Formats: sequence, structure tokens, C-alpha cells
Amino acid sequence: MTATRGLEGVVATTSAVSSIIDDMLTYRGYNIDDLTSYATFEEVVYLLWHGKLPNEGELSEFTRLLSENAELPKEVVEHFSTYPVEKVHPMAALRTAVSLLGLYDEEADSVEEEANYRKAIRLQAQLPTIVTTFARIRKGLDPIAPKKEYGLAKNFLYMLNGEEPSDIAVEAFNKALVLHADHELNASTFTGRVCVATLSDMYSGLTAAIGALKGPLHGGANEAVMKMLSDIGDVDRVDSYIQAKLDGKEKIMGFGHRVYREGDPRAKHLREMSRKLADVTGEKKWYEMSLKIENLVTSQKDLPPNVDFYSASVYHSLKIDHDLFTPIFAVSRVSGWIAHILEQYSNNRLIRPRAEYIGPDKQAYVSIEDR
Ligand SMILES: CC(=O)SCCNC(=O)CCNC(=O)[C@H](O)C(C)(C)COP(=O)(O)OP(=O)(O)OC[C@H]1O[C@@H](n2cnc3c(N)ncnc32)[C@H](O)[C@@H]1OP(=O)(O)O
Ligand SMILES: O=C([O-])CC(=O)C(=O)O
Repeated sequence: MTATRGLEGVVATTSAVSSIIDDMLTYRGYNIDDLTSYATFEEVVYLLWHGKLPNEGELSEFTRLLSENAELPKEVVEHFSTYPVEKVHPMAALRTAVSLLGLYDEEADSVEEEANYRKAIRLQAQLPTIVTTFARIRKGLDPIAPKKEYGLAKNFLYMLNGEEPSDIAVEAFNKALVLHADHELNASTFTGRVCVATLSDMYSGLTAAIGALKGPLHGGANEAVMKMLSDIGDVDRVDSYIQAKLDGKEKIMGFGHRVYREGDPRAKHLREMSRKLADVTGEKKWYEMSLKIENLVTSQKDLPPNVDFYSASVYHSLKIDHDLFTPIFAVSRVSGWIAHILEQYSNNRLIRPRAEYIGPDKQAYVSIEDR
């Protein structure tokens, strides 16, 4: 038995949810370039869960279900007030709240197909409310209830800030949600699938997935990119800062990918959105710094930007707190996690690989007084 470090190149399951072939990303066979240009996030969630795009009636029923299920049990909201909010990262709050939600769902432990679909709707609807509610409570502000007539992207920004967002903000946020929705067998999705393959419940699978997304080598990279941009602070400082990192063989956050070789096809959409928002806000330095970093890193190393790189300046331009960037990733990715969890249940087999043992051998037991 020989181990493959980080399971690189190992094909661990079949899946019909999304594919990455020759650097092209598709959801259920639809190129993300088309979905990003034309689809709402709700259409994409429906596509991921049902395997087909909804017609008008199906979409309006689906949207109605999502907006009717967005409210949180009052116990979950009250729980936020008990957190040491100034120390709690919103990703930890989200992970805890999703686990807590399971305590108040009578269907939590059922793995029956229809109950799982009802939970899927509730969870997709409630994650945006968790993130925006926590974001307000930690600032001493009252939570804002979602508006039934708003789509998910608009509602998120509305619940966060309490004012109607601009059309360009909604467009940018919707595109970001579409682009983050699914990504084959990434670390958090794999984690969620491993968990439910024991026939554990959906809340456990999603709590595990959120934990995996939180790390800076995965979803946590978007916040780390913003920290890097803030540390650099000015376009003139990009060269010296990045060069020092490259010379010191340090990682540049938002670059590189386990699967893509030529580049992440999502990055160009976020780059363009970052440029547009910079024009609208007039605060161009975040986009300009990002562009300069990209040029420098790609000219010196064969490392194109990934999805996390330009999402940072996009969310910053939307005036979103930096530690909410990764929770926003989860608000979108929960759609993909659920699609994979449902697929796992529908054709389940326990996931249990082997380890190549490299520890000591043939040890003689020594009694405690002789050690
Ligand atoms: C949504 C997402 O999860 S997208 C990924 C988000 N994560 C990041 O942006 C963090 C920065 N990037 C990385 O750490 C990596 O590129 C990962 C984690 C995404 C992929 O990692 P792996 O496939 O395991 O590649 P690994 O870390 O082994 O890197 C291979 C080589 O490229 C280098 N490299 C990879 N990424 C970077 C980077 N961002 N900056 C500088 N060098 C890098 C490594 O140092 C290594 O070089 P070496 O062979 O000379 O030692
Ligand atoms: O696929 C991966 O390894 C990480 C990634 O880009 C994602 O989850 O969107």
C-alpha cells in the first residue's frame, strides 16, 4: 500500500453534480460562464438539486419555499447573544449555529428522501439569515427580517445593512453566489460526504463541511487575501511586498489550485466584477493592487489566481466586513454540499480509505515503572 499525499489525483467517487474537465467547470453539464452571465442563484440551486433548470412555475414555487423558510428558531437567535462576540469568528458562529439548528428540527435525524429535501430547503434558506443576524447582533444592532419579495442575493445584502442594495451590488453578489455554488470533490464537500456516508444526518454533514471550508487553504483564503491587500495598502507597495513573499517561498493567498493548471475559470468573472465595482465606488486601489499582484505572481510563477482572489476586492467594494467573506462562501456552497449529500445518500457506501503505516514496528511492551 502506498499513500498518495493529500489524495492528489485520487478519484474517490462518481458524481453527476459538477465537473472540472480541461479547466472547464460545469454544473450538471452547464458551463459556469453561461450560468454566471444569465442565471439567478436560485435557478442554480434548483439545477444542482434537481439536475435540470427550472421552468418559470418551478422557479417561482422554489423561490417561495426558500423565502418562507428563511426565519430562524428564536432559540438560535438568542444563543448568539451568549457568544463572546468580540472574539468569535463568524465562521465559528455559523458552524455552531448550523449544529444548533439541528436541535430544533424534528426531522433532523431522518435520512428519508422527502425529509432530507425539506431540510435542504430550510438550511439553504436559513444560512443567509444566520450570517446576517450574527453580523448585526455582534454590533449591537437588531436583526432584520428577510423580505419575501426579494431574491436571495438581494435579501442577504438587505438583511446585512438594512437598506435596499443597488442593482450593481445585487448583480455582483448574485454572480459571486453562482460562482461559489459547487466545485466537484473539494475538501469541504468531501468532508460532508464522508460524514453522511456513515448514515449520519444532514446537520452533521454540513457542520463538518463548514469546519473544512473555514481553513485558509480552502474557503478561508478569501479573508486572507483581503488581509494581504490591507497589509500592502497601496499600489506602490505591491512589488516589494509580493517579491519578498516569493523570495521567502511564502504562499500568496488566492493563488494556486489542486486541480486547475491553466487557471480557475471563475476568477475572470470576479476580476471583471471587481473592476466594475471599482468604477462605481471610485475607490480603485483594491482592484488595481489585485491586478498588479496577479501580473507579478503569474509572470514569476506558474500560479494563476483562484476563485478566492478577486472575490476579496468584490466583497470589500460591497462594504462587507472582511470576516464575513468566508461565511458568504458557505451561504453559496451549502447548495453544492446539499446536492452532494443527497447524491451520497441515494447511492451510499461507507467511505473508509486505508493508511500506509510508517510508524515503529515490533515494539516490546515496557511496564510503567521501567519507562
Ligand atoms: C476555494 C478554494 O479552496 S481555492 C484555494 C484557496 N487557497 C489559497 O488560495 C491558498 C494558497 N494556495 C495554496 O495554498 C495551494 O495552491 C492550494 C492549497 C490551493 C493547492 O495546494 P496543493 O495542490 O497541495 O499544492 P502545494 O501546496 O503542494 O503547492 C505546490 C507547489 O506550488 C507552490 N504554491 C502553491 N500555491 C502557492 C501560492 N499560493 N503561493 C506560492 N506558492 C504556491 C508551493 O509552494 C509548492 O511549491 P514547491 O513544489 O516548490 O514546494
Ligand atoms: O476545488 C477545490 O479544491 C477548491 C475550490 O476551488 C472550491 O472549493 O471552490
